[in-house]
Amino acid sequence: MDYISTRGIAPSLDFEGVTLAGLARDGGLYLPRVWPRFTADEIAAMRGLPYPALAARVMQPFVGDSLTPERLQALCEQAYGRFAHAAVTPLIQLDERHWLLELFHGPTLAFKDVALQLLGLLFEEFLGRVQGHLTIVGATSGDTGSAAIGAVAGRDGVEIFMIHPAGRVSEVQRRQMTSVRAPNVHNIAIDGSFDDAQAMVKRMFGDQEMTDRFRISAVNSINWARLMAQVVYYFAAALQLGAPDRRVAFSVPTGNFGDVFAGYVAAQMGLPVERLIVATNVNDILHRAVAEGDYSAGTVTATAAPSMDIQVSSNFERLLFDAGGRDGAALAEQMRGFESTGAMRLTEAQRSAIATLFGSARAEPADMTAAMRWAREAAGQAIDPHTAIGLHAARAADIAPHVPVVTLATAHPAKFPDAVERAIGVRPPLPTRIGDLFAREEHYVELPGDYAAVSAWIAERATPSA
Ligand SMILES: Cc1ncc(COP(=O)(O)O)c(C=O)c1O
Ligand SMILES: N[C@@H](CCOP(=O)(O)O)C(=O)O
Repeated sequence: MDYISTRGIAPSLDFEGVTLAGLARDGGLYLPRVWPRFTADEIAAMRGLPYPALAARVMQPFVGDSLTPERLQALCEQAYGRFAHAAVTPLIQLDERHWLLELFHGPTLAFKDVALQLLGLLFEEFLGRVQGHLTIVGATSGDTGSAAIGAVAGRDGVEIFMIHPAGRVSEVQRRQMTSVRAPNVHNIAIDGSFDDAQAMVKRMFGDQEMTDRFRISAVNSINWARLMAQVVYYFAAALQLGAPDRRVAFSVPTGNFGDVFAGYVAAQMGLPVERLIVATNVNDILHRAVAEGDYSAGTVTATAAPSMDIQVSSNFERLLFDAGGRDGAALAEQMRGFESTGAMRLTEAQRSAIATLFGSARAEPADMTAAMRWAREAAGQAIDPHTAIGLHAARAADIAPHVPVVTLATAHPAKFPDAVERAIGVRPPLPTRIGDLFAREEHYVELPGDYAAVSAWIAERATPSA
């Protein structure tokens, strides 16, 4: 499979190349030159496959010659063997039409593990071939950080610098990142928001002083391999609910637009997706973009769903590129406008293409609390604040009654114990495998929200590529 950049200038790469590159050199994001497509019979033949085998089947067209089918399946078995539930991403029924897709049974209790457990193995596999040292630079609003650190801590040939906004992640999230003791793990707390952290990461890919010395890569969903692995659970859920003979809708708590874009990819591959509902909190740029064509970033507001406190959503660029007819030059111009003014109008072509599949909703804090209470009272489920935002949007959506609606449960409620307790009066306990989290020592540095300070700190500690 051949990958192209959304901004049309960077050279095309194969799967191994995009996995190691992370962001394209022209500042764009890689995506497949064409969407691979399964027939209905091919999708029907996936029914009943164990998760690792399904993952290998769904991802093989994207991986192409970079891995043999046997090797890909072996890596999937290794990655998903570390999950605490045999189904990997179990589907839970809430009432006659609403379902929860639990994506938090991985080692760090959030959906990021589904992709990052595999990405850690892919880095190891591909680095073995190119004989280099990889410097991963990432930004996190809470969950990517620990999942990425968990995937690469202690591995040879790779180191990770993870930047989070100081004071804007939950204490459990912070401790999960900062209590990992490994020489290749570095945590940086900056004075700023997730958007500031993400902007620094993207800037580093274009900073020649850094890229000349270090082989920089990404673990955020700007890295195509992250999204690819997230496509699989849309297939897993839809197959259980009757696909390809039945259409299924998904409601996705959304921040950086990676998770819901993976659902879009599943639809392009032939999965019968009725609707993708983009659920946001009050940081609602994506809701405004889908509903009104207005993509303009406001100030980030801190909420009880901190992982979605994002106003610049990296992967939206991939959708704009695809929905706008894949014109790299036009998209680059549109993104330059957004980067200089912080605002952008979607074109009519983009808006109408997006409207065929996407809906959206913004949840106020009271909506989130009400959804947490409903899940508790109607189905006995304690859900986390992010999932609650998705569930609120799912229940509010105007979707034909015969279509099942799956809300993606993106984090374990124990990652946000204060918010859960405030809403339902029950404090979810940490699973025993991380029960000693509050006894562990933390290690992180606090830096100003300033690119020069952060890049200099990283440059002093990173390992040159050759
Ligand atoms: C728990 C949780 N829910 C939802 C999201 C939003 O997902 P995405 O950034 O893929 O839109 C995140 C962060 O990515 C998260 O950590
Ligand atoms: N919510 C995320 C933000 C980064 O998103 P990513 O999917 O691009 O890694 C987080 O928890 O860090």
